[in-house]
Amino acid sequence: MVVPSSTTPARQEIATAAAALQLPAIPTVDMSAPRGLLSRQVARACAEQGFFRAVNHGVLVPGPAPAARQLDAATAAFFALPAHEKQRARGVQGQGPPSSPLGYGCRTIGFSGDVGELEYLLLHANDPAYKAASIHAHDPKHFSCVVNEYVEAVKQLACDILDLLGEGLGLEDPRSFSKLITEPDSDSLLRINHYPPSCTVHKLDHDGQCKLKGTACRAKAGNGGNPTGGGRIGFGEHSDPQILSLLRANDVDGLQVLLPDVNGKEVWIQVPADSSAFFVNVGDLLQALTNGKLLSVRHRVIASACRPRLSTIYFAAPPLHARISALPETVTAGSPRRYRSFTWAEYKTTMYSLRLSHSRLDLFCVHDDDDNSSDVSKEK
Ligand SMILES: C=C1C[C@]23C[C@@]1(O)CC[C@H]2[C@@]12CC[C@H](O)[C@@](C)(C(=O)O1)[C@H]2[C@@H]3C(=O)O
Ligand SMILES: O=C(O)CCC(=O)C(=O)O
Ligand SMILES: [Fe+2]
Repeated sequence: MVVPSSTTPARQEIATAAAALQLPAIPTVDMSAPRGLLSRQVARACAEQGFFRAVNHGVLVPGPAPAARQLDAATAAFFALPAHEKQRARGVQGQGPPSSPLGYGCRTIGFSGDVGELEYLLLHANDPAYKAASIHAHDPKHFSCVVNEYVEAVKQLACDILDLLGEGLGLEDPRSFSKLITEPDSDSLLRINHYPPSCTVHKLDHDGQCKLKGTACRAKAGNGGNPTGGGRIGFGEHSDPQILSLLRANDVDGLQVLLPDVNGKEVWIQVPADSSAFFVNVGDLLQALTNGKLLSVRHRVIASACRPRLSTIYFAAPPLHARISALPETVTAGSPRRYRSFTWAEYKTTMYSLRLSHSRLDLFCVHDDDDNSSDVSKEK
């Protein structure tokens, strides 16, 4: 159900204040709602905001040691290691098809000069053993198992959401989206981001490679009239390139999404932290597959809390060779094809040549002077 946030008084107060200021609300979807209603609500949130908070999703079920809790414990322990030990988990640039910066990273994001006040682990969902010996020297096998268990659980939730979207959009095959991410050679990633507290000075390195320092109240977002309110850029403005992203974080704020207000002006909206929820966002590929009906939302992290933020994001992606073209049902005379067909490998290569904030899907737009008059039947 798309409802105003309501699980805690603080969240309710924020929702009320936002409504009074006529700020856009973050939709909350109760995943235990009846299916017909649920599919319409998921589709609506993804079409209007490209983003929603999923509650009652059943993934973090209480138990002796659920994968999420074990993963959080293992990654928090890794980030607490001395800098030189973490450096052992650094990936090799150029490794992976086509080069993804897998492994440990600190401040540097991608290959084009972007930086943020964070450190992270980037893992391939199909290769949980990569760098496990450096990440969890004590028991690498256990670490890989925990990653694998978490990936399986979150992939299931991603498939459920994609199937709901397929149903909500009335697709001929409602499983068209989920099929892409369940291929054995899918290119999905798991990212764990660790943002140090911003109120104290932190030097996480000693060798000049990686310095995370408290520089609170100085940074401004490179975003025109959208300053960061005194916080530092943890992870700069961007859209996620894949199909769907599922984010879970501890109870520390920082995530913001760019949404239109009542006058259509885009404003940064703070997403109140909720460690029991998954935050779901549409990626560029899903926008392309739906011919722009679902929106790949722009988001960022502003680090201004006095406690570290730990977030874990599953990026559901298709295999590299998958061809991405708008599904035929989404292309009509009134809504002609917006993007040319491309493979995920081609998109990935393009995105790694660009800065984080680039609106890269625009490069794949079909131009007015391109002949797309008979497009409803083209490029299936
Ligand atoms: C600068 C970049 C980092 C990024 C690849 C890119 O060229 C543009 C997209 C970035 C992003 C955002 C979502 C994920 O965190 C990520 C792993 C992804 O697939 O695309 C990162 C990339 C990255 O950090 O390598
Ligand atoms: O760490 C977060 O909370 C969000 C980071 C993010 O957007 C990303 O890694 O793509
Ligand atoms: Fe992101």
